Amino acid sequence: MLENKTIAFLGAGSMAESMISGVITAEKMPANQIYVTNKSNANRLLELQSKYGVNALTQSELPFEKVDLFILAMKPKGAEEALLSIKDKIRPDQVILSVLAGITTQFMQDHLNKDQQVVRVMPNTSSMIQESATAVVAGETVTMGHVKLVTELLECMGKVFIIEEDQMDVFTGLAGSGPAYFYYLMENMERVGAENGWEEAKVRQIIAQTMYGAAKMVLEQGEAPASLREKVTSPNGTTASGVEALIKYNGGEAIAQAVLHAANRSKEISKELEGTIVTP
Ligand SMILES: NC(=O)C1=CN([C@@H]2O[C@H](COP(=O)(O)OP(=O)(O)OC[C@H]3O[C@@H](n4cnc5c(N)ncnc54)[C@H](OP(=O)(O)O)[C@@H]3O)[C@@H](O)[C@H]2O)C=CC1
Ligand SMILES: O=C(O)[C@@H]1CCC=N1
Repeated sequence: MLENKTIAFLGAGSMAESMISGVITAEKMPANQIYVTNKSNANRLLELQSKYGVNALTQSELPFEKVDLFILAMKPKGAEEALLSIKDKIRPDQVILSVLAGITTQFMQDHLNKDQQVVRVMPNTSSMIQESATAVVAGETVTMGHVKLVTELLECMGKVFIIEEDQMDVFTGLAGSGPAYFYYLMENMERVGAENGWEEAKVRQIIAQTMYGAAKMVLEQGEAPASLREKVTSPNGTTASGVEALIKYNGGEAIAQAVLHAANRSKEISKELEGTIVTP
């Protein structure tokens, strides 16, 4: 389905680049069917054009009529301006896909024409290497065909999970922001390596391979993390001592709070943009 489609990114930052990279690597559609535009940074557009072969241009140059799917990839606070700027240039059958944290399908619908095809998604930056965990929420009037098209596109970037919109804030806390927690964990493990004389590049490889192996075990063995953890933990051994320290320093709660705070921030962004700020 994708091979004859044309997509346009409105926004050319980290997330747009990760998604472009995923689609190009998947070779499901030619680069010349991908348009990318941003607010003002012309150098960034040239960079994406030369790296991926996509068409980089200003929004006024965008061939709106031939685009099947517009991808909103600016900061959430820019959503309203962006939606209003395209509203009168698009047909209701063209799909507007948003990756913006906190921007609800209702918000999109309210700023577009009635029956506009809208989809809210939450990828992460691992889209770059086709390993995102991406959520999809279908807008109220979106057709199954359009959901299928969006799913096909997002599968170029990793695994896709169709969810209900009331699950999106927590999904964002888990998977949209999730890579950052794992990077933070790795940063701190690297720090210990460095303090103990390890060369940065080497210790980074060791930690990444360890994390990759652990994630792959969960995915491939169908076993719960708690049970896999038990298998690493010998009585009175090194792991038991390490895990005890995690418990002593409230590691589990810190991780849970990271997810909850991110989820809450997602909810808060929605409220702020509706004009009513809620306190967490
Ligand atoms: N980064 C991540 O891990 C993830 C991000 N997201 C969501 O993706 C969105 C983008 O994040 P990220 O890529 O990190 O942000 P960046 O700041 O890296 O990029 C934002 C981009 O939006 C462009 N922009 C701003 N206003 C407009 C506009 N009106 N029309 C078109 N383009 C515009 C900017 O252009 P210029 O530089 O010219 O101003 C820039 O290219 C956010 O809403 C975020 O919630 C979702 C999942 C993960
Ligand atoms: O930090 C953010 O708000 C975005 C959304 C999820 C990941 N990055």
